[in-house]
Amino acid sequence: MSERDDIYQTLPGNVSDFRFDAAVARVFPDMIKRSVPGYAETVAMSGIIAGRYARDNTHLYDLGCSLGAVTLAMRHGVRAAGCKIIGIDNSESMVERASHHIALDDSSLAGTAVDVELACADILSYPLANASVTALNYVLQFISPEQRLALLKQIHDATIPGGVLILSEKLCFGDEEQQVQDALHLDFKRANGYSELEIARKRSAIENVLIPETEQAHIDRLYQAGFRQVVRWYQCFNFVSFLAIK
Ligand SMILES: Nc1ncnc2c1ncn2[C@@H]1O[C@H](C[S@+](CC[C@H]([NH3+])C(=O)[O-])CC(=O)[O-])[C@@H](O)[C@H]1O
Ligand SMILES: O=C(O)C(=O)Cc1ccccc1
Repeated sequence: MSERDDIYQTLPGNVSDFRFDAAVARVFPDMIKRSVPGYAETVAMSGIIAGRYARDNTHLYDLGCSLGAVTLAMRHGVRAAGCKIIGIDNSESMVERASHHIALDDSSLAGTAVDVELACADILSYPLANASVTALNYVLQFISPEQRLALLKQIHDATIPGGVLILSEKLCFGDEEQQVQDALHLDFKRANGYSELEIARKRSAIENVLIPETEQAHIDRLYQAGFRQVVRWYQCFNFVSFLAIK
């Protein structure tokens, strides 16, 4: 089991910009479960989606894989033959820990396991090809807005006809809905044991790092990248997940 996220309890003085460093990697499963409403569902359903959309002899990509939760869900959901899942993250601490999770899974699945490869790399420059399913599970929000369309185009171009992108993101809204969604998200964090101080510090740490956009901005960009159909399959408060189909 992962350790409890107490990063913003114990941090002294000024809060610096959020980074996916060793301290975050250590507590990551606890942090994301207590911070992102619907996280467990989007991970579990990526396995179901992979089951439907993965094709024989193709790649599945988990871009910004962190500890490999989506990689493993997809591995357990894939029914097609000869697939390879490639998990990519540019945080060394994340990839190192992910490799342990994959190794544990390897030993429980033995010979039946779908191949998994991990890479410590920037997803903006990683060559993608022959993709039937790609996941960007709460990752695009950390990419600078000017680079988002180019990344989605690369994913689209690397995807086979009928293949999909799973895109999960934090949303922002017009003023009135923003107030409602913010209040509910705050309540979610409080209910999960975060103090007002921890919530305030985390908010300031992610302010310039996690840049949410509106649902419409995401839908428009997915079509602009070339996807022919976009389905919003899940939303919990201010976190959403789309399925974009080529
Ligand atoms: N340019 C980049 N290149 C590679 N990785 C990156 C980049 N930018 C950020 N990351 C990586 O994207 C991940 C975002 S967390 C994803 C959760 C996971 N998908 C999950 O389903 O458990 C989401 C969150 O913490 O809210 C981190 O591991 C970063 O190192
Ligand atoms: O949006 C928030 O308030 C978060 O805390 C999201 C988050 C979750 C995990 C790492 C960084 C940001």
